[in-house]
Amino acid sequence: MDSLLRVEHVTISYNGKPVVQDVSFELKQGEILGIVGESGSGKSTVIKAIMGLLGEEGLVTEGDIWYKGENLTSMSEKKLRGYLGKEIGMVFQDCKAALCPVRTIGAQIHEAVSEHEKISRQETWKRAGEIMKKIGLDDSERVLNSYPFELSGGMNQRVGICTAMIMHPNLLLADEPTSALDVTVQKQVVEELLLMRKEYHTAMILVTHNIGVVKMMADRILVLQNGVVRDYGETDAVLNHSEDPYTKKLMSSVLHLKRD
Ligand SMILES: Nc1ncnc2c1ncn2[C@@H]1O[C@H](COP(=O)(O)OP(=O)(O)OP(=O)(O)O)[C@@H](O)[C@H]1O
Repeated sequence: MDSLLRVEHVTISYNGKPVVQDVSFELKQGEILGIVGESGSGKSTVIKAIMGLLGEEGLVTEGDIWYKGENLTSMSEKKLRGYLGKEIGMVFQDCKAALCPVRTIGAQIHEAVSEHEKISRQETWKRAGEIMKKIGLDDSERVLNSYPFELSGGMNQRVGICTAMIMHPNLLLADEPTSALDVTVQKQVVEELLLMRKEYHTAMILVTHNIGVVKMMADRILVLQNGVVRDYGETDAVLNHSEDPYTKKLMSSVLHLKRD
């Protein structure tokens, strides 16, 4: 099977200073890659580069990012914007920040879906309601009629996850999607994401500090330290059999949190 996404020897700089160096990985349809590493190691930068959202200061200075055979690093902004949302979905660490404060959740979800398909408001609400129920937002009518400030942080986070899922993207880029959620809801979201992969063959890149989530979801893991790849391989190999001292320390630091 051809790869859906191929990141080849990518170096990314902010203001001319490299923060991610020579990163390579690939993702086939339906595969999940977990990117782990301590704070500031460049995890978010890698997924921002895929989305073309590095901002004024950021630039891919070396390498290529291929999505379905097209080079995202040289694609026009207009074309890339057409991909974002429908083909490439995103869930951010802080979904509330990505929501407009003065418009209802329902209006914003409907606008996002309408950009890519002809759909009635009723149909959007029905689809959103079904997803919301599955990720623990039981009163979807209230949520859809609310403004972001009327919901809790965790509820806004699930709204973001719902907005990304409703379009069944080919590729989902998720930056700490569950970190703001309590453990029970985390589990529901993880299960829903796995179901989405099963039903729609969605490929995913999951950036997280939560090794438990990576263990449950990822097929492969990429370990970053100060922008450099320390490890890249099958989940079990990286989690349990890595030779790399940094990877070993990162994986064992999680085990130390366990209660005796
Ligand atoms: N807009 C920016 N301008 C300048 N430097 C930046 C910018 N965004 C990120 N950086 C720097 O790039 C490096 C990598 O940051 P990044 O956010 O990718 O790390 P991360 O691994 O996702 O961290 P965390 O786990 O804390 O979210 C850091 O040194 C950070 O300070």
